[in-house]
Amino acid sequence: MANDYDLDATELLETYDFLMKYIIIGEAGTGKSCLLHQFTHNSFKEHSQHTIGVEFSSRTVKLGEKRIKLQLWDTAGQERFRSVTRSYYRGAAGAILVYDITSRASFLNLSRWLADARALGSPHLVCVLVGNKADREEDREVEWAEASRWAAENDVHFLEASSLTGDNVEAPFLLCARSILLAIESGALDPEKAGSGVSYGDRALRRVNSSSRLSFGSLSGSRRKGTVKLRLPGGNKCC
Ligand SMILES: Nc1nc2c(ncn2[C@@H]2O[C@H](COP(=O)(O)OP(=O)(O)OP(=O)(O)O)[C@@H](O)[C@H]2O)c(=O)[nH]1
Repeated sequence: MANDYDLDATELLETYDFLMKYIIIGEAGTGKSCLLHQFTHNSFKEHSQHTIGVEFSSRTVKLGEKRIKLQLWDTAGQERFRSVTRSYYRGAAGAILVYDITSRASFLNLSRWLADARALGSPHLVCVLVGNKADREEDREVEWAEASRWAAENDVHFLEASSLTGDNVEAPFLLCARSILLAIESGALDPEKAGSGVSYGDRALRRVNSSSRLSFGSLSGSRRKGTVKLRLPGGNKCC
């Protein structure tokens, strides 16, 4: 499942500032594989089958001046794979927690998924809740406001997306990366610490070697008073 739609010369050389490990979790059938496929291939995955265990893919994104390689672990939602998939949670820096807005059951089980991710992932795990299948408004069983409340109570970011139309698909991945970068910048997360889920790429290391100090610079050109803003694709509902 290698990403090949936006490779450029620098990517072929694998130059990036940070490598971040993400897990994609949630109930079976919520659209995790389709979300990931839309993110890595820019197209809807037709006839998606249940994931067996885990599948790996990656994509390099740009946040301001930083190039970040995302290691993406798509996990099976089916209960019978739970012990296998949980072993991949270890040291994850980011978790994309997916439910289906047309399935109340997939929403009611979120606490369990989040608890597992927090227990096994990095101590600074950043979690983004995604209400997928937002294109199926007529079949909606979970209101945006209710999910937004749950996200606030559980200290996770939240947005709705559609893997089918591509709406808001990039946003959760970028939002997660931005939060992790902020944690690094503030000193709360040390990429050199084992289990952080983040490591320096060769691009960052080269900069360290040449200046003996890592500078994060501006992430988006709108950085004021210690806060960094990320411009996400238009129309994002997120908190
Ligand atoms: N309408 C609509 N259907 C979707 C969307 N995303 C996924 N689907 C459909 O939902 C079904 C399940 O999608 P998958 O991506 O395989 O689900 P999954 O969460 O990876 O499932 P497991 O691998 O079993 O955990 C498929 O029939 C998809 O076509 C979406 O955004 N909108």
